[in-house]
Amino acid sequence: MISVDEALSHLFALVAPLEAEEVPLISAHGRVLARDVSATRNQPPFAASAMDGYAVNAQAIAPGRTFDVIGEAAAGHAWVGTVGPSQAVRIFTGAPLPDGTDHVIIQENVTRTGDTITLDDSANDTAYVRPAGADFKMGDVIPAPRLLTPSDVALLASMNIAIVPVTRRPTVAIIATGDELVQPGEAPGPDQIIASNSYGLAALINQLGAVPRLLPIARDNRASLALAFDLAAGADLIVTIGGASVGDHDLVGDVAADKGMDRSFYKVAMRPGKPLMAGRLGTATMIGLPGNPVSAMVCGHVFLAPVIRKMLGLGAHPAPRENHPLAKDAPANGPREHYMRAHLGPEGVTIFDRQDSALLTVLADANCLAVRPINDPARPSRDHIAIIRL
Ligand SMILES: Nc1nc2c(c(=O)[nH]1)N[C@H]1C(S)=C(S)[C@@H](COP(=O)(O)OP(=O)(O)OC[C@H]3O[C@@H](n4cnc5c(N)ncnc54)[C@H](O)[C@@H]3O)O[C@H]1N2
Ligand code: MOO
Repeated sequence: MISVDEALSHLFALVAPLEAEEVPLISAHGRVLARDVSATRNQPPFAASAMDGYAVNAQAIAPGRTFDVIGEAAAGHAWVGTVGPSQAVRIFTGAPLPDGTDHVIIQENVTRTGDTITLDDSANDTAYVRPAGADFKMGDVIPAPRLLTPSDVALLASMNIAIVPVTRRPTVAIIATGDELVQPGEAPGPDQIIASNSYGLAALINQLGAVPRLLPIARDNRASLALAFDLAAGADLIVTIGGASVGDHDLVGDVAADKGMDRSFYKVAMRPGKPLMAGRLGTATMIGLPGNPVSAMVCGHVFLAPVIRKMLGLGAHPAPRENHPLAKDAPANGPREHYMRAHLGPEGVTIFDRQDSALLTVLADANCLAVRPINDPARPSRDHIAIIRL
């Protein structure tokens, strides 16, 4: 059996970043910027007032001074002309500063009588002027790759970048396998259960910025599995669930081989997730996940997520880990790296007692996976432990 790190390197070798495509700005959130983009203008494009008040020349300011108000500048309506030393222009937030002015006295600090203002003793020292290009200048770059946040979308808009180059979202075909499975909402027979992890994985895939394609459940026979692989044609990634172990009905590896899968590895020294397989199938990468619901989801976080991030152009990195103190003693670990459902709170990491890989309730209560290295000894509370956030 290979280690988790080795399995990840094999998986990274199977995938490459996808090509770029262009999307309208409104669809750019959550996408990965594929190329550097640069601002097509300065922002603000002119020195702008940051307050409502009166634009004057700073040299002329003194307590009790009076100024003639000779015009008005509002956002979108510049006052054109030159302001003299004893003159002022009524100005509003966002308006261009008229020539001859470099300071805005806020309206709270003046007394206005007709078209004359008189400065109070407290006339502000702060200029309340946003210099041209204070936010960004023409040619300033947003470097790729970058997972675009709502703030990035606002910045791109401000830079007047209406069409954004992003990495194409990978399509991920999901094949649940098993005679015992029915879809959520259907009526299961007495020996059947509901397909669950296909839906959990679809949600995870969506969250990662890829496009899940949920295929019909494949039954535990070669013809049905072969048909499912055919239906997956065109996907960038094919993810099967179940049928990966050593039982008589575990046919995924065989049928994938019949379909020409070039296997890269099978079985990883981890818990849960041991019977993981992966390889190249035509133009797609195939990842065969174990069927136990928690095993499939854990492999989703540990393997599928980093693979999808690499395809999106975000680099080849394992799921990020953090170190936190244990809130409770942890038992010794065995010969496989153990990803244990746990809860990280203000008091530290509490590893749950029940770790059977069929228990989705325990997974749903977890907000992290505590990672126990191979043969890690028992750990007392307050020892630090690595976690992966869920
Ligand atoms: N003799 C051995 N038996 C098993 C071994 C082993 O090493 N030797 N490994 C065990 C481990 S570890 C795992 S994990 C499972 C994985 O087996 P499969 O990948 O072949 O999964 P299945 O047998 O098809 O299913 C296991 C379990 O999960 C349920 N299941 C499957 N798909 C779904 C789904 N989409 N949604 C919800 N539940 C699903 C299925 O009904 C089974 O209960 O093998 C152990 N056995
Ligand atoms: O590896 Mo299985 O995935 O332990 O439940």
